[in-house]
Amino acid sequence: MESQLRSAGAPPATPAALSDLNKHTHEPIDDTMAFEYSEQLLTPENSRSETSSNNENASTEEKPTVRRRSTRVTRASLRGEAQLDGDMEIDNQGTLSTAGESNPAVSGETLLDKAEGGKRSQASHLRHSIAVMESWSEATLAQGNMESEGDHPMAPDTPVSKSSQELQASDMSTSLQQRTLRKRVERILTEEGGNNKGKVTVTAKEIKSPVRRSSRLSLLEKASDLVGRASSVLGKRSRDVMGKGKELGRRASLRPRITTPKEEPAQATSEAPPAKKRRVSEGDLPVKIQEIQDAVQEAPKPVTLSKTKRWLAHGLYTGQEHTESRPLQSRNRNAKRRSQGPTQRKLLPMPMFAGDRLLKQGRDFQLPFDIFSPLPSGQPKPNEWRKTNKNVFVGEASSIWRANKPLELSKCMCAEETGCDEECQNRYMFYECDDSNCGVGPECGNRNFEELKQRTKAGGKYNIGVEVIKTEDRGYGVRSNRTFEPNQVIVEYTGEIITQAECEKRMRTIYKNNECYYLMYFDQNMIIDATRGSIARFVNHSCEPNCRMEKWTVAGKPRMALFAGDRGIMTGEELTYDYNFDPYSQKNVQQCRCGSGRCRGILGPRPREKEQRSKEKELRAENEKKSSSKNNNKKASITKQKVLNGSTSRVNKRQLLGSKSIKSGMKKVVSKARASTSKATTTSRPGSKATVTTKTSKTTTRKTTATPSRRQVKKDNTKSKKEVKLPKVKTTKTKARAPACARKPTQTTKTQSTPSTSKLSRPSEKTKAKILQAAKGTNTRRRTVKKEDTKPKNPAKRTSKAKETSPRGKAASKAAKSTKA
Ligand SMILES: C[S@@+](CC[C@H](N)C(=O)[O-])C[C@H]1O[C@@H](n2cnc3c(N)ncnc32)[C@H](O)[C@@H]1O
Repeated sequence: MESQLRSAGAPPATPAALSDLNKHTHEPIDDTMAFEYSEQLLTPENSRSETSSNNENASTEEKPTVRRRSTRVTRASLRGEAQLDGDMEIDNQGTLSTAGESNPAVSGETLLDKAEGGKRSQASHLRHSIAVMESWSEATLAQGNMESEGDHPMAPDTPVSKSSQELQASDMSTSLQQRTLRKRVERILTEEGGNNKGKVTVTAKEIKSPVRRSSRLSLLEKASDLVGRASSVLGKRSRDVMGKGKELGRRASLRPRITTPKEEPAQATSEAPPAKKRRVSEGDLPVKIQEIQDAVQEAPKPVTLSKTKRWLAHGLYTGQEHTESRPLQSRNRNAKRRSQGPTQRKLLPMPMFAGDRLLKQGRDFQLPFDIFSPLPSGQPKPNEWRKTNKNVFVGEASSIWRANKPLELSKCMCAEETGCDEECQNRYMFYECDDSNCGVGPECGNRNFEELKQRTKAGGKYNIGVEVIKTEDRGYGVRSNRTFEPNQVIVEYTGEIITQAECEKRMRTIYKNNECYYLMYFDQNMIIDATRGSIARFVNHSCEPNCRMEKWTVAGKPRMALFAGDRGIMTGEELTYDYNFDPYSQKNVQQCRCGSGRCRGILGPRPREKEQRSKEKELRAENEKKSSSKNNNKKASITKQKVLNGSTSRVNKRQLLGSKSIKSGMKKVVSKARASTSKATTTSRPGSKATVTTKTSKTTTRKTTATPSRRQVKKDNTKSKKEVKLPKVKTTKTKARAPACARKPTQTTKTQSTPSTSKLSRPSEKTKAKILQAAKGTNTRRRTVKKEDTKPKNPAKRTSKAKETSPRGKAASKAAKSTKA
């Protein structure tokens, strides 16, 4: 309607109206115009080509109405034009003749030829301008199309398919712009035609004026403006097509923006305005990625400078020099400083930089106490270790043990007030107290295995307290992961209890090729084989040990356990005890690698002890012969010998003593103790370490006595030593008993101060009373023996001279002589 009214009432074409062309072209193009450009002039072919494959249905549905409307508008506008001029051709579709599209120059001529004579001058101008304009626009657009083919920067940006994009790029750019220009020109002509209807003469004269040339130029300018306008109306894509030649340069200039982020703003402001953001299409991505990669490669790596702390320029600590070294405290250094000249605030150095210094330099520290510290996981584990935490009697061992089962238990005589302290008789005899033999109750201090049981029951690494380690040169070992008090029980030595015969059999067969043996004399000529046993089997030997192995009788059964030495055990210490290894053969001699200062060099007794041991062996052999001749009962003689040399159980000892008088029994056992004590004094060293040495020597003494008994058994078995490779039996059997010997001298110190009523001095009246009381009881002999035997409780306190001169030492030597006799 708007176009109809405008065409109907259009004024005739006048120069003034022509001059208004510029005004018209610069008018903002409203929606109606835009509609006209985009929809009105489209042919069915073009409209079809513009629709994408995606919205084809939608576009086909809308086409009829749009076409009808555009037809109506065009017809209305052309009707008014036809009324005026009758020179405009209208095709069947109502659109302008396509001749103009195919040949713009021809169409312009056609239009101008049909114009009236009054309008000829103006038409000629127009003809020229249109021809120039169209040829120029076509050339420009053709160039743009040529360039846009293949790499249209915005082509993949649209959601339209590729084919439709190409068509849009070509068709829209050409047809729309041409038609838009023509439409504008036609409209201007229409308007001018209307205005000039009554003023043809005037306008013709004016047109013939010299202004003609300038008007042509102005028309060219206007045409170029129109082209620019049209391109702005056509949209982004067309603008890109048209201005690609220019844009390429500008896009290239955008690249450095990524590479130099810091300098970019300055360059951007100086060279070109910031480019409008546009969507990144898929086609652009590879190019963009490549650009970014290039930029990253080209971009200089940022230099990371460590931030230096800036100290305050005001306040309490102002003026101090920042130094990472500790403040100079000594006088000399201060004097040196003073000599260097006046500095700032040297009088009272403030702890301004102390924290900084501490953070940078660090500080070593040590925990003030030893704490529970188990090894981290992933330690090497022994492969062939079958674990058992209880003694298992194998074969005849159980029947033998049952036959020799003690008929009576050691009755503890300790009072509740004192508890079972060091003077407890059961303790002396290595009998553990329990509710059946001790009435002290929880205050009893002689329940080591019970304590161990409770600890094991509670479980956990702390309660167990030991763990296997891999040593450098001694295979596996055992270390503590907590502290142990002096003489505290650590771990029980358990395994299979076997007879001698079984042991030798295993040595010939199963352990034939073994390098390590876990055999130890146990009790009643039986051996404990810890090949299948507890963790204690991994405890290594040391000539200067921190633990000792002891055999105790618990509820009538012998048990062995590792106890802490007199120094106690610290966290992380490797546990060791003295094997007192008796190799029996030079083949079995092993080099000791304990690393202690008093290392004997081999896993065996000291040379001097060895000599003593050999002498004792000879003596014992003589005694055996004598006793065997006197006593036809061989078994009885062997048992007696066992008791005398201390290698058998206390049960047998009691049995033997029971057959004789108490006094004679006491004499024999005590004489042995004295003899060992005298030996110990010869090897003891002054100082606290002497305790360990004395114990060791005593252990050795007992050990030597144990050897013949084993040999005796072998004789009984009629097997020679050469035939059977004897195990590297740890004579810890005797060693286990060594602490018993070691405790005896401790009492000696006490007895020395008290007057002795017999050959053996006694620690106190209390002990004396106990012994007398015990002599009346059922286990009189044992207790008496124990009392006699446990007197030298703390040999370390005694000097060798005192031992030699003491009445106890004399008695011991006499007893030894009598024993030998
Ligand atoms: C009862 S095992 C001890 C555990 C053994 N280290 C292991 O890996 O199974 C005894 C053997 O350990 C070795 N051994 C123990 N203490 C030693 C020491 N001080 N020097 C050298 N070897 C030692 C010897 O081979 C010995 O026969």
